[in-house]
Amino acid sequence: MVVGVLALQGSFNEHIAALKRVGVKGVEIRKPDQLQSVKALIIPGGESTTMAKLAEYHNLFPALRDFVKMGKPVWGTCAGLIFLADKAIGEAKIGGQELIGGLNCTVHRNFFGSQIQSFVAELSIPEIVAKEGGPPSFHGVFIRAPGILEVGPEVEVLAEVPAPSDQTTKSDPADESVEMVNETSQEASSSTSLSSEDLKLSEPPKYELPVFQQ
Ligand SMILES: NC(=O)CC[C@H](N)C(=O)O
Repeated sequence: MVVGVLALQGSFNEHIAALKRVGVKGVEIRKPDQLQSVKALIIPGGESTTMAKLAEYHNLFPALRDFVKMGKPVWGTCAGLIFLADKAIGEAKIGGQELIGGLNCTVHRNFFGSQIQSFVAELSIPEIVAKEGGPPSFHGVFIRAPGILEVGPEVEVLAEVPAPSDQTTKSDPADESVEMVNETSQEASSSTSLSSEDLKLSEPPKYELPVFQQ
């Protein structure tokens, strides 16, 4: 099986390398017709406003929306998750940024704060361990990560983690948690307020410059 990886911006190389490690061929997707040759799609982490601008520039939104509507498997990591959400808040672009949609949830783009508040955390995802084995906890990396504030009834939540105690963007301050959905490769969460001390990344994230091939 060949899996497409949206390669406009962000960590697409890392996702292709991760696929290779499990014996799956990943191909870079930059043009609408390239989506026809793949059975599944990964939308990587990066910066969703930039990604949306590039997707618009390359006229990718209609083909991406069709792909999702056809029910083909789509994985969104971080900015990719934002892209797949039906609704995003905290958008950088006035009037909101364009989304693919299809995942019935509301995300806050930078729920956990700025880049310096990025962090790693161990996540327990029992359903995945039960199905696939592997270590009991998942090493999650949150880089200027979004939070999922609300999900629709058809969305299965795999892991839920406490939100930072000083988080003020949630609609119900009594609700101390934020749900994490569909972010199995790179994302996780933490519990208390975060400082630069919490930044325990062993190496800096690698971001690629966009490549334009017309
Ligand atoms: N690591 C990430 O993908 C960060 C996403 C970023 N918060 C955004 O708005 O796109």
